[in-house]
Amino acid sequence: MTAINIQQLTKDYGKNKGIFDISFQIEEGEVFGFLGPNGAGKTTTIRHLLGFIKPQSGKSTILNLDCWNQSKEIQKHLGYLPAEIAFPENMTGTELISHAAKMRGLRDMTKAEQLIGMFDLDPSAQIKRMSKGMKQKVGIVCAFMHDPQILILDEPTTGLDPLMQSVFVKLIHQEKQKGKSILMSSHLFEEIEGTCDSLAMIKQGRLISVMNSQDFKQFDKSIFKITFQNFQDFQAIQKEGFIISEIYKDSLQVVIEIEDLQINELIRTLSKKDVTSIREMKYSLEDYFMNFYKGEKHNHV
Ligand SMILES: Nc1ncnc2c1ncn2[C@@H]1O[C@H](COP(=O)(O)OP(=O)(O)OP(=O)(O)O)[C@@H](O)[C@H]1O
Repeated sequence: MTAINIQQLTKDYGKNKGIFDISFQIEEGEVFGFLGPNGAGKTTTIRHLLGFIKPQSGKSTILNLDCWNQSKEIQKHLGYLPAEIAFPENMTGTELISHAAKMRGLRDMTKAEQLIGMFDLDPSAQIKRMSKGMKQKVGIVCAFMHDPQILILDEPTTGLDPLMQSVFVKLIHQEKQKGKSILMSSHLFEEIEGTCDSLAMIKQGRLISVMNSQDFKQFDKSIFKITFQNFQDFQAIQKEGFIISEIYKDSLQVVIEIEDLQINELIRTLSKKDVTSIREMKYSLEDYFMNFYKGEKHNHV
């Protein structure tokens, strides 16, 4: 079953701001990354899913329930972590977690306690005295503690240190194994590459790319920076039919992009030349993303 379905969703704030004709689906058990630069429309899309915004046109559903008309019913199955958490400051973390549990009618706090341990959180502090990362951890506990079927996480690792980011990635893998459907907006490409089955990229309110795990395989691509000992070999490599993305004449260096299957061909060719050094740079989703936003080539979709 489709867990989240967004169909031609549009909210025009004027001056080309808002979201326009957004469509994508997230299946049950799928982890879906939502990537885009600041102001691209990620939060606006997510706020529609939460039932906070009425669509101008198009619609979105979660578990076949309409996000605008049936948001109360959806809430029972949903965990939400907002990008900017506005907590009541005069509470401790423990009070807030208990309050959130009570609002949901949740009595079993086993999962909340597990999450507190996993993220090494001391929730007894006053929220107003908590660091950004601590508040984020409280938000994570509140989003996951009732074991929801659907999770919507807006920039979930904001404020978390690298160790805690890796704990978070572990949590996402655990939830995925349990069959949860997760929508996660992020700027952290490694996180998306390492956790998501599919992703959508949004720019200026419009989807520019939707990829599934098959498309991810295109990133089984490597980039090598090769330095030659002499000008002849440096010139000759440029005529061998490889994709050369950069040339540095002064240092006799070229940057070659190859599919992983071409590696033997490259080694054979280089074995006949005088090479000073070979340095591998993995072609990552980040390269793809940055190139896309710079409007450069590498459009693999
Ligand atoms: N209520 C509103 N009225 C007018 N414009 C709005 C409103 N809400 C959002 N916008 C504009 O819509 C665009 C999309 O904003 P949105 O917050 O969805 O982006 P985002 O991708 O979540 O960005 P960020 O990564 O910075 O959080 C922005 O230009 C924003 O200024």
